Amino acid sequence: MNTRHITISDCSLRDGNHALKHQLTKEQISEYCEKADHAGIDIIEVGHGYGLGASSTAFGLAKVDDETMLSIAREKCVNSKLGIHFVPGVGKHSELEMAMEIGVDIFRIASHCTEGNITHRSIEHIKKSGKKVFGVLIMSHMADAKRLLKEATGMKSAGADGIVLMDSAGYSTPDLVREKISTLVDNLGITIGYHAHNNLGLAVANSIEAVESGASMIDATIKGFGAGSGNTQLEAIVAVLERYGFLMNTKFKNLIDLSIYAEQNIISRVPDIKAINIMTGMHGLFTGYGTYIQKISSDFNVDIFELCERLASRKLVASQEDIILEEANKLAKKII
Ligand SMILES: C[C@H](O)CC(=O)C(=O)O
Repeated sequence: MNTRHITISDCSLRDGNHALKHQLTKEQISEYCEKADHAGIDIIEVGHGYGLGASSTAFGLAKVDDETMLSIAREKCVNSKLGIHFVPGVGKHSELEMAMEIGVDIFRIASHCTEGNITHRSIEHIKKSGKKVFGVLIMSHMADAKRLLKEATGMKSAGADGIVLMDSAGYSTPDLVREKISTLVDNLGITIGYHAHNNLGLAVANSIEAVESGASMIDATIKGFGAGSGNTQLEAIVAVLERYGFLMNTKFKNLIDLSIYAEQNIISRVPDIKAINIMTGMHGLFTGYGTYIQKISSDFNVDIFELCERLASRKLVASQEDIILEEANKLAKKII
């Protein structure tokens, strides 16, 4: 019998916002938060898909501004903690201040997996304000366990209460998850979380592997609703963890209404795994790039698999759409 407690962090209203091109409405945020709170979800993350302060022509304009989204969610999160995702440089310090004033409980400060030092100032500041703060390493497949530990150690020294690894490309397999999560668990002595994407159909399996390797916080979304082929399905991970005997504040049976509500009122397209999602996953490309790569390969009339290979060799990270254009153009002109 497992006696470990697993914290469920529901990012349907943040990662799911990618799937809606950041067009979540006030009503959807309010209704979902109320139901998720009743269902016993520990943390409800809310905001633009790319995080606080990201609403822009570059990242996509959100329907509802950050302050309004967070204020609505704050009112409905009675027992659940309210969380935000923040990438320094995408969002500004003043936006963190605004989130603190509204009463956000959980601050997740993120960077590309090799650039953890850019998060330190924000982590230190939030920690001093007495809030819970996590360091988040995005695109974690692009660094080995030793490098992730170095970045995570820096975040811990800055004051992080925990570290979350994001498999932003849905590239990882359970063996990789095991090695990376257990390295962090064995060496850091703070909460370790895991955030999966389902490009290779492994999000639930990888999340289970993360828990078995010592992670105690799992990100999940209702019906797997998120960027690209989506995330770890909340209902499925809770059902499996329950069967394994892990302790959680929510139960599968509490999620049935939430799942039906989201399917009928929020989810425009239940995520599936298209060939393009597998292609970006195999090549370790940010899962949110799938639709864009498909469009550009068609606009330039180039082979999509070859384009993905070129992008992988450029070690593309998030927010580098210009390189997709550049490589498609070169491929069309047969420039190596
Ligand atoms: C900004 C990204 O959408 C964060 C995330 O969920 C991921 O990298 O995965």
